[in-house]
Amino acid sequence: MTPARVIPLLDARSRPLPASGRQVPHADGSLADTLGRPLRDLRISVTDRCNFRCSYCMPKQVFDKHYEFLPHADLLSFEEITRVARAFVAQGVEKIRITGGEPLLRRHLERLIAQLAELRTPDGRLLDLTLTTNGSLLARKAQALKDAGLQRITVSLDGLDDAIFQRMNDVGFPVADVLAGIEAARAVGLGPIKVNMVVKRGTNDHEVLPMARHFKGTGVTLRFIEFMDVGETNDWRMDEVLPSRELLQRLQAEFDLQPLSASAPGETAERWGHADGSGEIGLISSVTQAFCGDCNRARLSTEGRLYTCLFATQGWDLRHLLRGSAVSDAALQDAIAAVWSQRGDRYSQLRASGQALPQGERRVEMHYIGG
Ligand SMILES: Nc1nc2c(ncn2[C@@H]2O[C@H](COP(=O)(O)OP(=O)(O)OP(=O)(O)O)[C@@H](O)[C@H]2O)c(=O)[nH]1
Ligand SMILES: C[S@@+](CC[C@H](N)C(=O)[O-])C[C@H]1O[C@@H](n2cnc3c(N)ncnc32)[C@H](O)[C@@H]1O
Ligand code: SF4
Ligand code: SF4
Repeated sequence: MTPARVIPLLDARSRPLPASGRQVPHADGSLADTLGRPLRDLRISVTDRCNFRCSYCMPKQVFDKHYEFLPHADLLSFEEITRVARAFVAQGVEKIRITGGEPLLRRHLERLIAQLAELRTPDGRLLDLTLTTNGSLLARKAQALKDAGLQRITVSLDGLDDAIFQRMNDVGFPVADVLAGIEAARAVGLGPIKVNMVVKRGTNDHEVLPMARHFKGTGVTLRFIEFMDVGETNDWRMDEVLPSRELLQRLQAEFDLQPLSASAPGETAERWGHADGSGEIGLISSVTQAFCGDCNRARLSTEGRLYTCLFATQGWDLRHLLRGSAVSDAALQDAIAAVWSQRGDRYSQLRASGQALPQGERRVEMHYIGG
């Protein structure tokens, strides 16, 4: 029996693309949204499927029982993704992150990487082309990804203790195989490597110090992410969030850490360096220290919807535009500019300051919109 789709991922009322209005440029002359934020970062979800069931993202009790994954025909093809990406790059995007779901589950992904690696900014620069993965297939795919033109990689790992990690991924996946994937990425020269650890108080917070010890001096940057209230299915509770300030105190009890300046405008992580020069760690504090103020990120979902916030309820249907009557590249760029120039999203900031949030509509899920 086909399970009922209880998660209305595809909001039937996708937003109609706005007519292009007056565009107020960013200080450097590029496209800006209503809060003056430029468009620099495009995150592309290439599949809504995943071989993990992380409790904070695709909880098993929901996703194994009640969820149908998107049919292949609904997914953007690599050619369509590349075309959309080219239009974004023409509008100011300098960084592209491939994500999902688990992006390495998408067949022949290296072909897409190769196409995206060909793109250049209007003034001829290479893009920052990267990918986020759970690491499960990385050991066998690292070389092909590197050969295709991927520059660097971020691997998610929520602990070093197998029992705790398996409690987080909920499919019994072992730590050693993710570490082997990280090692393979390093061996083929995919770098710098970052490791993302979502911290849930009471579940894996005792892994914070072992993880920090493990990666210190390895050249890998470990980043701790506060458990976020993204989507509607992860049963988020504030008492399971370990605020970054508290986490930092735990780290500082053992390590001599000094604040570092941001490496790029709009960076998600606050950087801290080991005083002895043995690397850095990052704190991503989306819950307790919102960073909407300089958020320059757009997201393209698996089936071609454009989202301007991770906590959005609706997206703009670019696939419809792409597959409709022959749309020109200029029209695609105009559509992106029209959406971005009307953007005013600042969900985390509003939540943190107790202001009213959009009510009554489902927020999209992380595995679909792309983390
Ligand atoms: N609230 C919020 N969280 C975000 C946003 N972007 C990223 N995150 C969170 O930060 C985590 C890390 O982001 P990454 O995918 O590694 O991207 P990044 O920080 O841009 O990566 P680098 O370019 O390597 O610094 C994500 O998994 C999310 O949990 C955002 O726009 N809003
Ligand atoms: C949605 S995953 C997609 C890529 C890949 N499957 C992975 O896990 O790396 C991207 C990132 O989002 C993070 N993430 C997912 N749900 C989250 C949540 N509720 N709070 C904070 N981060 C979350 C994951 O830890 C991961 O680093
Ligand atoms: S965080 Fe990544 S690995 Fe975990 S369920 Fe979500 S998409 Fe899969
Ligand atoms: S909550 Fe929305 S606007 Fe704020 S940083 Fe995240 S994606 Fe950007």
